[in-house]
Parts: sequence; structure tokens; C-alpha cells
Amino acid sequence: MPDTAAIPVLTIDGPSGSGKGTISRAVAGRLGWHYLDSGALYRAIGVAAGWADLDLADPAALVRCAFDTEIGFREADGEPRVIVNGVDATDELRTETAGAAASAIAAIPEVRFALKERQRAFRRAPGLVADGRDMGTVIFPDAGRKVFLTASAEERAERRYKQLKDKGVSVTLDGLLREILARDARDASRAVAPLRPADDAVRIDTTGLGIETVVDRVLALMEP
Ligand SMILES: Nc1ncnc2c1ncn2[C@@H]1O[C@H](COP(=O)(O)OP(=O)(O)O)[C@@H](O)[C@H]1O
Ligand SMILES: Nc1ccn([C@H]2C[C@H](O)[C@@H](COP(=O)(O)OP(=O)(O)O)O2)c(=O)n1
Repeated sequence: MPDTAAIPVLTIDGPSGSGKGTISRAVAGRLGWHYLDSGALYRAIGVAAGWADLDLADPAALVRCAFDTEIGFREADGEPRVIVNGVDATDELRTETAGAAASAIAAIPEVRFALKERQRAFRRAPGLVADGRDMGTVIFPDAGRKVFLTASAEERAERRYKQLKDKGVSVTLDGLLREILARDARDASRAVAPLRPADDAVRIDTTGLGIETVVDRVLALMEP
């Protein structure tokens, strides 16, 4: 295992729709750093488990699935794509069904353990921006900068509503708000690596803030 401790890491954690993916990608682009979308790993395991018809109540099968599933990230026409066992699963991964399955399997401690080293392997020079729920608390506790993004549940549901509508997915605002609240509750109440800010994280409430403002605030934290 190469010693990667000297490679800088910025962690960006927070609940669904707080803007982690958008802000992390933009900041990684501006810094020229690598990017880890840890949620995509949990979503990919959930989707692969569905393809294999695994029982979401069978932890042993899900852990095998977490170790065996091949997950690759690539860009096509400037858009990030996620390849699961050789199949481009990007669109399926972004559905709320995949998000709920990811949140359910993410509560299994052995599944989290199975993904630990895979996530740490993303720490490569010149640096890494890591987005998720436990990047600052569990996966990269030694990160030099940690951010915890929040926004009101209503605003997060509205952002998701717009995002899915733009993709032509039929959803209701009420339904999304319910799903977001249910996922927040499950992610924050699980016994292992619950959603919570690291003690040394800077919290940014993005309610009412535009994307560029949040990107600038995070970049300002990176100044020496
Ligand atoms: N500060 C912000 N203001 C308004 N919209 C935002 C903001 N941050 C993100 N968004 C939009 O909200 C949606 C969800 O953001 P996303 O990055 O997918 O959140 P997360 O990864 O936390 O679930 C996207 O369509 C994104 O463009
Ligand atoms: N580091 C992580 C990332 C995601 N998860 C789980 C919990 C989340 O509800 C699901 C999906 O995460 P993802 O970040 O893709 O979801 P959102 O974009 O925030 O809606 O995976 C986790 O437990 N730990």
C-alpha cells in the first residue's frame, strides 16, 4: 500500500440535495484534484444487488456483492458516467429508488467496511475532493479541510425536483420531500458512520445561496 498521507484531501459531507456533488465537482475542477463520489459506490452496490435479485435483508449476500461489483467512473461529452459490471448505469443510479436502496444497504456495517479501502484508493496526487456522508468522520479523518453542507429540507426537495424534471423523470415535490426526510432520518440514525458533521468541519448552510457563492466559499477555505 503506498503511503498517501501527504496527499491533501478536502471532504464535503451532507444530506441529500445539499449540493455535495455539484460543489465537489466544481471545486475539484478548479483545484485540478481528483473527485470521489462515494454515494455512487453505495448506489452501484444497491443496483448490482437488484440486478442479481439479491435480498436486501441478506447482509452476507450484500457484502459479497460489495466486494465483487466492478465500478468505474469515466467522462463522456463532459458528463460523468458510472459503469457497473461493464454496463453504463448512470441514469439508473440517479433515481430515488437507487438512492433509497443505497441508504438501506449503507446501514450494514460490513458493507461499509467492504468499501473502505476502495474509497481510500481515490487519494492520489495532487489531491482529492471526497463527497459523501462519512468522508470527514470515518474515511479521511485526517483530511486537511472538511466541509459540511446543509440546506432546508424544502429547498433540497425543490432542487431535486428541478433536477429530475429537467431529466424528464416524473416526480412530485411532496413525494420527494417525504423521501428526503426518510433518507435523512435513516442516514443520521444508523449505528455505524451516521450522517453528522466532523468536529473540525466548517458548516455551510446553502439555503438561498447560489452554486457559485458556495463554490467560492469552499475555495476560500482552501487558501493557505
Ligand atoms: N447552492 C445551490 N443552490 C441552488 N441549487 C443547487 C445548489 N447546489 C446544488 N444545487 C442543485 O441542486 C441539485 C442537487 O445537487 P447535488 O449536487 O446533486 O446534491 P447532493 O450531491 O448533495 O445530493 C442539482 O441540480 C444542483 O444543480
Ligand atoms: N459516504 C456515503 C455516501 C452515501 N451513503 C449512502 C446514504 C445515502 O442516502 C445513499 C446515496 O448517497 P448519495 O450521496 O449518492 O445521495 P444524494 O446525492 O446525497 O442524494 O448512500 C453513505 O452511507 N455514505
